[in-house]
Amino acid sequence: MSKKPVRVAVTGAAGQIGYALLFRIASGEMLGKDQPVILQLLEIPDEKAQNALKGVMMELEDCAFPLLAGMEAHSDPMTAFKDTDYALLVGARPRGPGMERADLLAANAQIFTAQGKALNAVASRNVKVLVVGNPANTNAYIAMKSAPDLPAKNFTAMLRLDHNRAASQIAAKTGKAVGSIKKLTVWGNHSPTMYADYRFATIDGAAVKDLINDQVWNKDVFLPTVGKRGAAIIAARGLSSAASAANAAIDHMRDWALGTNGEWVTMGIPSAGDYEIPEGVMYGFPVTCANGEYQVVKGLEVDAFSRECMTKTLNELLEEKAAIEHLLK
Ligand SMILES: NC(=O)C1=CN([C@@H]2O[C@H](COP(=O)(O)OP(=O)(O)OC[C@H]3O[C@@H](n4cnc5c(N)ncnc54)[C@H](O)[C@@H]3O)[C@@H](O)[C@H]2O)C=CC1
Ligand SMILES: O=C([O-])CC(=O)C(=O)O
Repeated sequence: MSKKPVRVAVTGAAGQIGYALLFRIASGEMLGKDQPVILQLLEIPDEKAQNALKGVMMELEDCAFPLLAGMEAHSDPMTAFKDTDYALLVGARPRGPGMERADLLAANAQIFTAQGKALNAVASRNVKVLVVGNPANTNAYIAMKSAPDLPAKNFTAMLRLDHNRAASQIAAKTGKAVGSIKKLTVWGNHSPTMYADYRFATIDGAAVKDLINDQVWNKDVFLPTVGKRGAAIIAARGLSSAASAANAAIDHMRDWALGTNGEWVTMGIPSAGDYEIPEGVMYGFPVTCANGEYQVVKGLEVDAFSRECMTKTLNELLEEKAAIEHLLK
């Protein structure tokens, strides 16, 4: 018997990432080739954006995806999130000319407060939320805090692009296949302060840190390359990463929903206090997923260099949190 369709809400659906994301969700790459989906698409109430969304929906129709059981266009999160099982919050306010970081945080705080409240009011009680729109960790924190009737653990931020970038850099450095890299993680904020950590990583059973054996490369090449990859792509493309971001969003949701078979992935999740990260901070951790739940990988050693890196990215998150806390009252 065929499965009952699930509802997937996507915000910023007419944007760059939306265009690289929706077709893959509708083709079953996110939730499985046997799982029908209903897409509930949200764009701003602006004629140009709504028209662009219509165009994307026409193209989705023209793909004749067998798993696409329905599709709706919305301009209000209260209708877009109705009964939704999955919510990918991609739409966010980009940084404009002369805008300071604090202005960006405040503009996005408004969006994610309203969207968190709407999820709280109308989404499925088991909704799985992934925030992609930047600053992703703090936006996810705001949405979570604005949805007190939903479990906090249902709110996550996207660190998977950083994870995938780190894996590719390690594959290039070692000459090994990217798919053979296990036990990699990225701690902290989706920003240049993130700490990509291959101390526990293995390739075909061998320790990556022994294969590389170069702490200078780690500190002076690997970490800055992964941390500044978003900016490097903007410099090269004139636009921020989109297909790779959509791909990471698919990876994140697929693994959360369908499981990782014991393998580690990185998710930004509200800290439960592990690794001395204060409770509630939306922080990248190594996790495994099974039965629709994630579990933090426990008991990893934190050496002095790692603690320094983990604290630096934590402090940035605490600063972002302090800058928006008054807006959550
Ligand atoms: N976490 C991550 O790893 C990554 C995050 N990003 C972030 O993802 C976000 C989206 O990127 P793009 O698709 O390239 O941007 P884009 O500008 O092409 O599209 C964003 C879309 O969101 C819509 N939007 C804005 N506010 C909205 C709201 N309140 N409700 C619904 N829709 C809204 C806009 O109308 C626009 O169509 C940006 O914040 C970007 O910085 C991008 C790459 C990686
Ligand atoms: O850097 C940006 O603006 C987009 C982004 O988050 C990334 O590519 O990691």
